[in-house]
Amino acid sequence: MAPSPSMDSKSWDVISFAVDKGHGVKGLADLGLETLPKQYVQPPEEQITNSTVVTDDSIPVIDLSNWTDPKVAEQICHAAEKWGFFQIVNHGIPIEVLEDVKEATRRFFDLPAEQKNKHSKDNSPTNNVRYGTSFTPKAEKALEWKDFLSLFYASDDEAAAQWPSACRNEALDFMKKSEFAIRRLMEALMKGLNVKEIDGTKESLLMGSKRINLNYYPKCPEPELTVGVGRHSDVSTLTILLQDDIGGLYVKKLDSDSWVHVPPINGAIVINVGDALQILSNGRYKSIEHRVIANGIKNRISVPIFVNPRPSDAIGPLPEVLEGGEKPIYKKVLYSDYVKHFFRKAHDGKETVDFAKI
Ligand SMILES: CC(C)(COP(=O)(O)OP(=O)(O)OC[C@H]1O[C@@H](n2cnc3c(N)ncnc32)[C@H](O)[C@@H]1OP(=O)(O)O)[C@@H](O)C(=O)NCCC(=O)NCCSC(=O)/C=C/c1ccc(O)c(O)c1
Ligand SMILES: O=C(O)CCC(=O)C(=O)O
Ligand SMILES: [Fe+2]
Repeated sequence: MAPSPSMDSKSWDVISFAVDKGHGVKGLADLGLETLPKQYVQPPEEQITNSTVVTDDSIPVIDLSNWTDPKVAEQICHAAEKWGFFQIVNHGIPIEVLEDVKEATRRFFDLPAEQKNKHSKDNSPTNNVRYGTSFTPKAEKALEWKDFLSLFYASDDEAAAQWPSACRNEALDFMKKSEFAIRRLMEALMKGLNVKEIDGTKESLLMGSKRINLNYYPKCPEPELTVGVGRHSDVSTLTILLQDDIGGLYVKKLDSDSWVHVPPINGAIVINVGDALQILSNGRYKSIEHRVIANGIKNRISVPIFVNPRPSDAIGPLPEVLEGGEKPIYKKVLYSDYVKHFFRKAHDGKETVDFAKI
């Protein structure tokens, strides 16, 4: 039966429509549903209205105009230790590049479902391009109100051949134009760990592979009952996140049960430490839980670049970090095993990193 706005989700197959046929939550939103389908209702403890949100504190905003100032490196390391999250301004990525990739994201998600679904796990000719909805629908008890296109970068030629033309050039440009900032951030962070030089081995561990996701969070009926993205930490070394001006990303404060909002700042980029860097730094830099609320009034987009080790790298605490006799708290794990473990289960806060705990 074709769905209509007044229908309740018992009388038609929401999963078949949104997940299997590729309409996504954008398809559900476009129907003008008045109630949230039950498949999206999160347990009360995951609904963000039931958490403590504090407004008297916020993640640092770091001005990168003067890269060479040692104080800037100190601010970066301090933010990575105490918050695991910060925003950067004057980072050198041109504003047009940011605007263009946001526009390209809207263009991709505005395509008809049949076109987007050519890139689904079942239909895509390559594993490097994946259109989907929620996070891992098969493993989730309740779905998340988000559609995504995930693009793993293998080479320019591969991207030219496989990435969807609606967003390919803009996504690639954002990845390339952020390289300088990523390297400077890594250099600062390595200085804080007593790593003098990023040689070939470190280069691979810190930034050997990249994935860019285009996230689309359409307007949602009864948004307080669901989430855009559930509590999780990223599996990357660093994530470079572009968000639009809607807001809705919340970050957990270290050693507390409170959450703080990440306010959109025009032209700024959000940076967060991922699990791989937490492991490499033996827990010095923190990969912090975060989540995104659903919005009842507006559509929202975000574009994270996940900077990662290579899948074939073994990750564990760096020798420089353990030099002074510090005890390793993580063992060496193959990065592709770590990522598979992450993708196999629903978002579950900080549980993934236990996979690497000694
Ligand atoms: C990721 C792996 C290990 C998967 O390999 P493979 O064994 O071929 O598994 P697969 O059959 O393609 O996928 C396994 C499951 O993971 C899920 N999955 C795979 N890729 C993705 C993706 N990009 N987005 C969401 N789920 C995915 C699927 O749901 C699969 O489950 P199912 O559909 O079979 O039930 C492989 O592709 C690889 O080595 N890739 C290179 C390294 C890499 O990409 N690392 C990830 C870096 S960080 C990163 O990608 C972060 C993503 C993310 C997304 C949404 C969030 O909300 C979020 O917080 C984070
Ligand atoms: O949309 C956002 O602001 C964050 C998304 C996110 O956490 C992710 O894709 O890993
Ligand atoms: Fe994330």
